[in-house]
This record gives sequence, structure tokens and C-alpha cells, in this order.
Amino acid sequence: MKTAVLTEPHEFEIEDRPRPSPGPDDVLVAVRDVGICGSDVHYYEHGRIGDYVVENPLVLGHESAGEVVDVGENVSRLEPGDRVALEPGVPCRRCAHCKRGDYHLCEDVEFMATPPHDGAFTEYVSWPADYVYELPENVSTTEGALCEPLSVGIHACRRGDVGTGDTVLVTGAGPIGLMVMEAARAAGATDVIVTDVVEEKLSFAGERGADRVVNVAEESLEAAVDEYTDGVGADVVVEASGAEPSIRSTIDAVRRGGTVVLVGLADEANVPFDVLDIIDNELDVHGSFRYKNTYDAAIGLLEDDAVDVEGIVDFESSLDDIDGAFRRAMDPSVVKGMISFGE
Ligand SMILES: NC(=O)C1=CN([C@@H]2O[C@H](COP(=O)(O)OP(=O)(O)OC[C@H]3O[C@@H](n4cnc5c(N)ncnc54)[C@H](O)[C@@H]3O)[C@@H](O)[C@H]2O)C=CC1
Ligand SMILES: CC(=O)[C@H](N)C(=O)O
Repeated sequence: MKTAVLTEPHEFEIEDRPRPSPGPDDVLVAVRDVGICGSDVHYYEHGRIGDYVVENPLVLGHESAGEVVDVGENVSRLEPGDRVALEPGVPCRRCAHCKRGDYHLCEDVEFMATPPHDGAFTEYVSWPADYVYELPENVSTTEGALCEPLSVGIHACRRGDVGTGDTVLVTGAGPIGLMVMEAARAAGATDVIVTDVVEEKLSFAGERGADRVVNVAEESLEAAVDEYTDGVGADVVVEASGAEPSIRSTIDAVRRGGTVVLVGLADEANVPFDVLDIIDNELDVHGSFRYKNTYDAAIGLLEDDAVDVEGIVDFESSLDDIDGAFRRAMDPSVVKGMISFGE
């Protein structure tokens, strides 16, 4: 099977690898669509993300969907022909975090495309059936692949307890910020304010229904939010840029008693916060890491047309042109590129 392997930064090789056979609890999936995530691009450019270093050739891609072609002997829930989305993290199921139900915090999770675990830029993937979700007829495999970033958005909104009538500020209009906006709307938020520093990203967020967009390179965020909320502040702020000034600004834009959810991964680990602001204003500040139990919800929202994920896709490329696709994905005005394997 054709497989794109990152051999060193900026270098993919297309290799012919043997097609895996599914283990007793696995399904073999013919991959149809894989999204290019910012983390894939980061590995492509730098060969590492923090402590995760690409020491051996690595298959990237963790936003994937396809069609089941074979199932292991213990699998009865899925059968060849089913179109499916693959949840990319498989936890150990035995540790304290898994047993508490926080399987996304498992320290032994095998997460696709995080070294040393291979991902889905390959024609076939064998994956534990428990982390494979059937797609309804009206949900495409492109949408199935994008259940992954949508899951990040759903989990962030759950962490922020976003509810009916809320005003939500989303900082950063990349794919994650846009998925947070979709999930917040679906959770009942009536007002969504979106920030960025790239004008095209803001126009796009506006076209997708942001009630107010703020270019924080040109406008004061605090003033814009004050004006929009009559001086109250946002009920929930979801930080989805990872930019240090944006992370700092979250506690100035949230209302007293409100919630800040930090999703964006800062390059700089030490971001100063005035803790007295957090205490006096009784803020809840939550981290949000990946997701748990979100795939059924994501698929349900897509089936009901309650969210739009396909609209964020700028381009689709073939596996043979993965290098060109990654170079295109590095353009700051591009939101989402996909590798499509065709039917
Ligand atoms: N916690 C988690 O589980 C996850 C975290 N992430 C992180 O979330 C962040 C967002 O991911 P993507 O959307 O894929 O990244 P992205 O890089 O495509 O989008 C970030 C956006 O923030 C904008 N931005 C830059 N500086 C800004 C500022 N000062 N204020 C507002 N916006 C600003 C950029 O122009 C860009 O549009 C990244 O840091 C990523 O590493 C991504 C997935 C999961
Ligand atoms: C941080 C990422 O972008 C990635 N989706 C991951 O969960 O590792």
C-alpha cells in the first residue's frame, strides 16, 4: 500500500508498505480522506513539537475517515462496506485516568502521528474497532475526518459549559477556532465574537456566522468586547490561537464569574496572569486537551446538519502530491487542506 512517510523535515517519501491485517478486535479501513492539521505541518517544518521529536520516519495524519474492508474475528458492530471515522487516540484502558473515564488523559495513549506512532497518510489503517465510528448516509468521509478538529471544539465547549444564550469569545480563527464556533452555536450560544490577526481569516469567520470579528492587531479586544456586551464581558472565552498576547487577554475579556478555556498551545510556556483578577472576578480557568466521548456527538451534529465542517476546506490533494499540499497548507490564509484518496 502507498504510504507517505516523513523522513526528515520538509521531506516526504512515498513508500510501498505491506497492507496490515486486522487483529481480532480491529478493523481494516481503506482510508478515503485525511485532514492536514497544524501539528502535521509543525512536524513537517520542524521535525518536532516540544518533547515529541520525529526520530524515525513517521507517517503523519490523524484526522481520518474511510471504508471498512475487513474486520477481526471479535468485531460484530462493523462490517466491510461501512463508512467510518477513526478516533486517533487509543488509550491503555488500565491506568487511573482511563478508569476515571478521562481516557484522553491516558499517559500511554497511542495517538496517530505523534511520535513514535504512525498516522493515516497511507492507503490502509488497521485500528481497534472501539475507536471506529460508523458514518450515517448523509455524512461524507471528509466530514468524518473533520470529526477530529470538531471534537476539539466540542470538548472545549463542554469544558467551558457553554450554554443557551451565552456570548462566547473565540480567540483565533484557524480550524480549531472555527470548530469551537460551530460547537458553541450547537450548544446554544447566541453570540460569538471571533478574533484573529489575519484579515482573510476574520472575513471567513464573518461569512461563517461570527456576530463580531475583531482584528486584534488593529483594535483593542477589551474595548470591542465591552462595547458588544455593554461592559459585562463574554460568558466564556475559548483561546484557540496559542499566541501569548491572546492568552493573556482572555481574563480581561471574560465577564466576572465567567469561564476561560485554554486550547491553543503556547510556544512560550510562561504566560503571566494577574491571579488577583482571577480570584476577585471568580473566574474558572480550564485547560482543554484533545477530547473524550465526542465522536458520537460530532457525528450526530453532522447528521442533523447542526454544524458545518466541510466549508472550512480550502483544497484537496492526492497522496502523491502530499509535499505540495503541505507547502500550500503553510500559507497563513489557508484554513484546511485535505488529502483525498478518491473512492
Ligand atoms: N488543546 C488541544 O487539545 C489542541 C490544541 N491545539 C492548538 O490550538 C491552536 C489552534 O489550532 P489551529 O486552529 O489548528 O491553528 P492555526 O495556527 O491554524 O490557527 C491559529 C489562528 O490564530 C491566529 N492568531 C495568531 N495570533 C493571534 C492573536 N494574537 N490573536 C488572535 N488570533 C491570533 C492565527 O492567525 C491563526 O488564524 C494551536 O495552538 C494548536 O496547537 C490544536 C488541537 C488540539
Ligand atoms: C496538538 C494537535 O494539534 C494534535 N491535534 C494533537 O492532539 O496532538
